Parts: sequence; C-alpha cells; structure tokens
Amino acid sequence: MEVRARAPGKIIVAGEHAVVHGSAAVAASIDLYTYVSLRFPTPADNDETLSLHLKDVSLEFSWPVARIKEAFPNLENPIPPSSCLLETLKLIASLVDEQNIPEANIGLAAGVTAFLWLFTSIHGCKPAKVVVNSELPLGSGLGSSAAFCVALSAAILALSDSVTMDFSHQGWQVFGENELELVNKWAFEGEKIIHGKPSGIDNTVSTYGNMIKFKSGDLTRLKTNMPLKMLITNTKVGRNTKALVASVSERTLRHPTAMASVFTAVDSISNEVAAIIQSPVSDDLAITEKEEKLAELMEMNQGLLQCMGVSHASIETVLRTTLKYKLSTKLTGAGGGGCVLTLLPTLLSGTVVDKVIADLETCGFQCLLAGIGGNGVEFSYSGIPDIGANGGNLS
Ligand SMILES: Nc1ncnc2c1ncn2[C@@H]1O[C@H](COP(=O)(O)OP(=O)(O)OP(=O)(O)O)[C@@H](O)[C@H]1O
Ligand SMILES: C[C@@](O)(CCO)CC(=O)[O-]
Ligand SMILES: [Mg+2]
Repeated sequence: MEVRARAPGKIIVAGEHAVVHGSAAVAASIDLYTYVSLRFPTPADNDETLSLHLKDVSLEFSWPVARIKEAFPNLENPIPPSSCLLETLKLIASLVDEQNIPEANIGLAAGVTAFLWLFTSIHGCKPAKVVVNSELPLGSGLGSSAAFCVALSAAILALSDSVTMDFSHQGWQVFGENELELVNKWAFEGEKIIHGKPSGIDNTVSTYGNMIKFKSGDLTRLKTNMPLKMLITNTKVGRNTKALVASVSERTLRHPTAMASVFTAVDSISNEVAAIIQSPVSDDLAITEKEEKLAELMEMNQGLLQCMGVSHASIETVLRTTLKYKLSTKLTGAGGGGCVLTLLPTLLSGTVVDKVIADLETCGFQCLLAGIGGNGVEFSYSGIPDIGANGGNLS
C-alpha cells in the first residue's frame, strides 16, 4: 500500500517580499510538480527504518526507528499543526547531522529537518519509505520548498487517521476542504523550518492551485478572466530564500518609514493586478489593454523589488534583453538570481517569442513556458489491499 502526492510550484505575479510585511501579493500555480511517495513496510519486509530518498540530489537518508525513539523520548503524536520548538529542532538537528549531508548540499538539511518534523508529528516513530522527486528547479524562486512541504504533508496525512481513505477512486484525487486546510497548515510549519519567516503564500497556492491573492494570512481565490502567458527564465544563479527574506527585514529595520512606503506601493500594485485579472473582457482590444496595464505594474513591482535589494545582475540582464522586444519582466519568488517572469502578450507572434528565448539562452539562461493556474495538491493510492472502500486504519 503506497500513497503518492504531487504539489505544484508557483509564480508570484506581484508582491513577493512585501507580502511577508503585510502587503497583498498575487500568485499562481504552474504545471510543474514535486512528487512524494510514501509506503509503510509490511511485517514480511522486516524493515525497521525510516528512509528518505531525495532523487533530485541523488541522496538517501535513513534512521533506525529505535534511534528516532531514543532522540525523541517524549514524542507526542499525532498532534495538530504546530511550530517545531527550538528544543525539538535541536533534537532533530542531531538526527540530521548524523547523516553527514555533503557540504555542497547543506541547504538540504532544512528540508530533511522539515520532513522529520512533519512525519514524526503525524506518525510518530514508525518505519516508512519516502521518495521525493521534482520537475521544479530547486531553490530558484518557483516554490520548490513549498511544493516539497505540501506534497510531503499530503502524502503523510493521506495515510493517517486524519483523512478518510477512499480506495474506490482511481488516479489523482483531491482532498476535501478541511483536509486541504490541514495539509496547508502542516506545509506552512515545514516552510517555517526552511524559510525562517514565510508569509504562507507559497504553500497556500501550492495547496489550492489556480490563482490567489494573499494578504496577512488571508486567502482570496481569484477567478481569472484573461489568458496569462509568461516566459519563465531561470538565471541559474543560486540563492536562498531564507537569507533574502532576512536581508529585506534588516533593511526594513534600518529604514522603517521608507520601506513602509515601498510595501504600501506594492500592496496597491497587487490589488490592481488582482482586479485586472478578474475583470471581465469583451474583446481582443480589452485583453490588450489589460496586458498593457499588467506589464506596467510588473515593471513598477520590479523597481520596488530593486529598492528592497533583492534584484541581481543576472536579473537585470534578463530585463535589458526582454526590453529590446518591448516586453516587461520582473523577478519571481525571492530574487537574488533564480527565476524571472516576462509577460507574453496574447498577440505576440511565436517568431518573436522564439527570438527572445534564443537571445536569453545565448546569455546562458534557461527558458521555460509553464502552464499557469492549474490544480493544487493531489494524491493517489496504489497497491490497495482488498478491504473495500473506506478501509479505515491501515497502521
Ligand atoms: N525536491 C526536493 N528535494 C529535496 N529538498 C528540496 C526539494 N525541493 C525543495 N527542497 C528544499 O527547499 C530548499 C529550497 O528552498 P528555497 O525556498 O530556498 O527555494 P524555492 O522554494 O525554490 O524558491 P522560492 O522560495 O523563492 O519560491 C532546498 O534547499 C531544500 O531544502
Ligand atoms: C520572498 C517571499 O515573499 C516569496 C518566496 O516565494 C517569501 C514568502 O512570502 O514567504
Ligand atoms: Mg521557498
């Protein structure tokens, strides 16, 4: 009996960073996913380990269940979604340290820590095999950390008593509203371990999919009324969301009044973006007008992200390159490198798109055209035992 879960990555159309400080932001899911499979061994397997295989980085970690019990003598489970206390983080860190993660992959330690917190909080010290793989570039602004946490939470919860298991359904299925909320809350706790101070927008859009407006923890699901086509350019410059979020907070401490104005301006931009995306369109002309407004708002948002100090020379190169074709570009996600968005108007010819891509690729960047605004998290069971629908507790 195995469960598979998949959670999408995302783009932020407006409002990254400012959203951490209470401004509105607009994000959409993209059709690139992180997949997690989870299986509990049968008694015949005689396997008493908890293992985590991270296929994207070709690393596998495992802990004898007895070792986890020893590290967590007072482990309570299952518990409702809650933050990992500093004391517990230290206990988990000792389990992660023992795995000798290569220095080059040290950013993974936070992800492995998040996994151990999510798994043990819901299942306790239980043997299991977990495998993760992703279509998303890791650490590049497309929400890989959130997709990782959402897919993990979904798989872990789908084999727990918190979810009513329906084995009659073949293929990908969606959670009910209460279950989605639970997945999202747990994923947010995982993001906290990876990011330090996430706003919650990335895990929320990965959980619910489509396009959302997000402000101070409040989600508004947007009804899009226009096709949105973006070119995503990966500068391939590595960066770390936790460090970039911290750098903006430090700048805010140094210049509170100026930064408050920047965040207010971003709030207005995001609200306007959300209104444009939702307003009805009558004809092509109306779409063109909306696209022109969106393009201008993206440029304004990019200027404000520069004010926050999260742009990068590679991002500026993408901006200059796309400007030659009169296209508007902004960074997406935490910036500092990573991925950049360019709005592709509906009437832009395929030949021009090809030229822009060729130009960007000559600079050493990687371009992709992802579908925007698809499904959120989904899961599926396989190797189902013959016990009928709603088989109950399989532990
Ligand atoms: N497929 C994966 N396998 C293992 N760890 C992952 C995976 N995806 C994400 N992670 C974890 O998330 C970290 C990257 O998160 P980070 O927030 O820096 O980037 P991002 O989420 O891609 O970008 P952004 O937050 O700007 O959207 C990795 O260092 C790792 O700890
Ligand atoms: C930079 C940030 O605003 C978006 C990262 O995708 C961080 C967050 O909101 O948690
Ligand atoms: Mg992230």
